[in-house]
Amino acid sequence: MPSMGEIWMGLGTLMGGIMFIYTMIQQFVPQHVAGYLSVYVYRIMAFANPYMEISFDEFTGGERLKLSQAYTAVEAYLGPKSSKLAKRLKAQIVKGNKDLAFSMDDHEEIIDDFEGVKIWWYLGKTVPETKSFSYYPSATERRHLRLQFHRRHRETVAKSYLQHVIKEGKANMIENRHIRLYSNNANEHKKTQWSHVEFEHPVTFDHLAMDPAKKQEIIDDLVTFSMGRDYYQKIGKPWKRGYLLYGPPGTGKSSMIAAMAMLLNYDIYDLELTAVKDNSELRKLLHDTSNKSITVIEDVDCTIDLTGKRKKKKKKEDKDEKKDPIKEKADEEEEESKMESKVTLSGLLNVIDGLWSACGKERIIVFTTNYVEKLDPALIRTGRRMDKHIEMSYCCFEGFKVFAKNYLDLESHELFDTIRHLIDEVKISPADVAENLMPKTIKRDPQVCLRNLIKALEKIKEAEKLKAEEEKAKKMDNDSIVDITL
Ligand SMILES: Nc1ncnc2c1ncn2[C@@H]1O[C@H](COP(=O)(O)OP(=O)(O)OP(=O)(O)O)[C@@H](O)[C@H]1O
Ligand SMILES: [Mg+2]
Repeated sequence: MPSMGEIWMGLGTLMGGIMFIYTMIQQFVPQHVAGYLSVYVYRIMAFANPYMEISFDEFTGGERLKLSQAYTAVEAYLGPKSSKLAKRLKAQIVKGNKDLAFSMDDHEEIIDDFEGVKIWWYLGKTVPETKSFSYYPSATERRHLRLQFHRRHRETVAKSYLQHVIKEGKANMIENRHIRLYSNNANEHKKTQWSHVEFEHPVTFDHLAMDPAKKQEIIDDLVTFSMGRDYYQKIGKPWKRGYLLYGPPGTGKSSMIAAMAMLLNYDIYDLELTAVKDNSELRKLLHDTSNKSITVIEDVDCTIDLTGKRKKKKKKEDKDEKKDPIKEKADEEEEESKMESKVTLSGLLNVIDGLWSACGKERIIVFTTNYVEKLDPALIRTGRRMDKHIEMSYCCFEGFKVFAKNYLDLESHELFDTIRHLIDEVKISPADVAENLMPKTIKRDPQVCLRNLIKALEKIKEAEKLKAEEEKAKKMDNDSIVDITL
């Protein structure tokens, strides 16, 4: 079977010959005859080259380049074929696999066969000219995959073959999928865009220390959502779900998001709102997220001026009062730095509603906050934007048992009872339990770790007791003042 390159060479020679003869004839015939002849010459050339081609570019878009989904699917389809058929291969170590992964090298060609139709695939590369010299490969290299086929197979290729390629490619992608963590950063045009790293967080729901019934409820909710394609279609609702995770620091909100991504095999888009210039940039960013993803806005109460209007109003009211000019300037600067990102609450709500109702499937959005009471009710209204509110709380005994099993391989121990009594009495975050249970020596003596935790719990208990006494005393003082004034 000749390669497409060889076919092109043959066709090139043939067409070169036709053009040569045509140019020679042109010199001896009148101009109108030459014009008449040219029509036939081009018809013969089209007949002599019966091959058609379709290209898939690696990136689409202008300034804001996006990896083309079609290209990625085709690449995934060709992957296994390339390792069998290509003569020049690129080898890579893929995380999570012990074997090397092979793919077609640049400017290499392979031939595919579909229902008896021969299709030639070629991987091309273009490097835009730059004035500066660099030893490193250019970051602006653009690849394209081109398929060529005989025009009599146009229908088969356009209708059946390409569908088959995309379907198989997507299936291969799911099989070899690695979770990606995207974050939004400013590019050279000062516009924020997504960049990603491979997500290798080891946490799963098994590692999460929390009430087992609550944990199971969340897992069931997520799994039901991910399998709900037909259901969402039937009820005519966009296939999306919003979660609000709230609770004190160190109670596992971020860990829970990682566990969600690991459970569902979804990418994470960690949206830093303060880096987003305005609402229109926010809209673009959210439109650029992919299906099967979790978009996360951490500490939503701190990253967006939810009470902007009220603050401005207050400022006006304060104007009449005399203020220290230095302090006033400092306050203004602080206010301005906060306003650098012009993303507003209504902008955020519009984007969420707009994006989710208009496009995209299988998308989750998660907000986290330490202060749920600070959030505007419009943002967290259940049934609309935030379907499920999850409280992440202080560590309970069941949570401690998860740590004891994971950190110390312990399912029971004589000190468990002491810990049960203490942990039910005091407020300790799972992060602090984890820190205290962590072995501090290579010997990893469980007894020592449990005792460390008991010490920490007793210390907290003592501090809480002191605080309660102080508050009681303060209250008694206040009451006695009231009595005197009465
Ligand atoms: N419920 C939990 N189960 C298991 N580990 C936890 C849990 N909560 C906290 N941890 C441990 O504490 C560390 C910090 O937790 P994490 O960042 O998830 O807390 P957070 O609630 O997001 O805190 P913050 O409000 O400060 O963002 C984690 O790396 C993990 O080791
Ligand atoms: Mg967090």
